[in-house]
Amino acid sequence: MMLLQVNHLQKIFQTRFSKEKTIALQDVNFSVEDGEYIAIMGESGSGKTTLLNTLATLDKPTSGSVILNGHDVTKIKENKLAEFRREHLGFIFQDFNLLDTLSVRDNIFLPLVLGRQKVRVMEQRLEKLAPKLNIADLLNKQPFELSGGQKQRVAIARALITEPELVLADEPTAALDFKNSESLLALLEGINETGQTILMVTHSAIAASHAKRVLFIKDGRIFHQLYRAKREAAEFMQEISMTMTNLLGTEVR
Ligand SMILES: Nc1ncnc2c1ncn2[C@@H]1O[C@H](COP(=O)(O)OP(=O)(O)OP(=O)(O)O)[C@@H](O)[C@H]1O
Repeated sequence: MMLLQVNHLQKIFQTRFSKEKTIALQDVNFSVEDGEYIAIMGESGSGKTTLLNTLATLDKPTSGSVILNGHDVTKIKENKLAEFRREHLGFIFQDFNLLDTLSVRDNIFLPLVLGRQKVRVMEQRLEKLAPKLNIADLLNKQPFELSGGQKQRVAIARALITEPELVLADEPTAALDFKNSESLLALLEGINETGQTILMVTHSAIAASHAKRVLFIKDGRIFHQLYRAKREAAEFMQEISMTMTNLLGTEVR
């Protein structure tokens, strides 16, 4: 089933007082099947964040459409956007975005509380998620008591607890060391294997190599894609790095 279709997406930034325009997205086209794990790669300034923000309905495109499950999310009214995001999308950010005044449990429950979900339902879902994410012992702690890796696993629980159609991740390993990055990437891969569709933006070839398909963006256009097929992440990473070097003319981290 087709979950997401991005058609002729264009985003032009223009400041109010200057005539200068920046074309952040020129003409972006791609689609995502239900159950895919997509990484979007590109160098700094290529339009990755702008694309992610548009898919997340945090920003409106200049033109084009983003069809999620048959509905154009770019047409959703301002006062319905928060509810739409809560019900259909999960977010994982590079800096975790946990609220320090709430316990880990309440951070995870937050999107469900806002959606007025029953306590029983919330607890049942958390009971299933917590052991998978290895956070069962952390639920009564405050975020500032956790390590970076633990914080990101809590953030993943918060993203998954609403059972979203699509999880959007923005450089989820950027603030983690190598070991924690590797285990987080393995975890995301496992979550995808259970059927969760994930779209991740990154400029790390290592992170991208854990996805099933990598889209390369340059100057606001998708210009190339690679499929992982049955390969190990390490082998796929070689091809991603080579693609970045050859086609973008940049060295990657
Ligand atoms: N709010 C804004 N106003 C004006 N220009 C912007 C705005 N946001 C982004 N841009 C410009 O749009 C282009 C794409 O930026 P974007 O942040 O999407 O790139 P990126 O690929 O995410 O880069 P990075 O990897 O450095 O985060 C850049 O030229 C940027 O300067």
